[in-house]
Amino acid sequence: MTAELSVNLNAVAMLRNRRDLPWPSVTGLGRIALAAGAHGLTVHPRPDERHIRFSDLPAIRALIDAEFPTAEFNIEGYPSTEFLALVAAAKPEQVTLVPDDPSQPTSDHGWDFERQGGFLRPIVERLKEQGARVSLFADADPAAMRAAAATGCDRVELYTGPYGGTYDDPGAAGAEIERLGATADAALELGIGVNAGHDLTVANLPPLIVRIPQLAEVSIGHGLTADALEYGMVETVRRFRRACGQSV
Ligand SMILES: CC(=O)[C@@H](O)[C@H](O)COP(=O)(O)O
Ligand SMILES: NCC(=O)COP(=O)(O)O
Repeated sequence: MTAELSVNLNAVAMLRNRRDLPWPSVTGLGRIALAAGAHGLTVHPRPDERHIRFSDLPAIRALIDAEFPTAEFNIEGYPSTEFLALVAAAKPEQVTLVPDDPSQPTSDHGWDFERQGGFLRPIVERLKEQGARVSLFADADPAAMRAAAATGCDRVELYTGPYGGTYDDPGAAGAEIERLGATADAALELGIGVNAGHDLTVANLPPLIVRIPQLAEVSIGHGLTADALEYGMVETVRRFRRACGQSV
């Protein structure tokens, strides 16, 4: 009962973009994450490059190829012409298609497979021909999994935002887990693998994995970056105090 962890670097990129300086380094933090045992790195480039820049993609590809050849690169996003060209160049091991509108602050829903399946099917086929595993962002809806399977996807990524939003309401969390679990059951029954992501944390992951023991991968950015700041703050303040000439 273990899921692979893919570290999403969008939040690191957003911090970097506050200045015209190269830190925090997206590839540098990616290297630390992979050296610590993460299975892969996830990025979600958006058309305005407000966090991940298009130029980050070849740099992450080169990092994985040179130093972590068994790691996986997962690129998420809406399959626009521009996105598909980025993916063709970066050759990720996994592509996760997300129905994002460029004006959305973050991803907040999965595909409508009944309505958008015809649009997705040839794109899924093309990406698979390029050698990528294809995952589709999906709401917790067991009845939608048959239409998801008809697209030819390898996996779905369950959108866990509503579950993450129940962090202060254990009763509501139970209902969300059950919906996610039933959707995973339906997907697995149809031969589709199951990933999950959005607002996952150290606290809410374990019960999810108990309900979905076959969960293949979770991609985590916001909560993981928040923890990295919190748990790295003590040593960092010490380093800066030393730089101030204090003996620590
Ligand atoms: C699909 C998904 O849930 C993530 O890719 C999420 O959109 C991360 O991107 P941001 O952290 O930039 O919102
Ligand atoms: N696919 C979800 C993802 O990559 C990270 O989402 P979040 O942890 O930043 O909410």
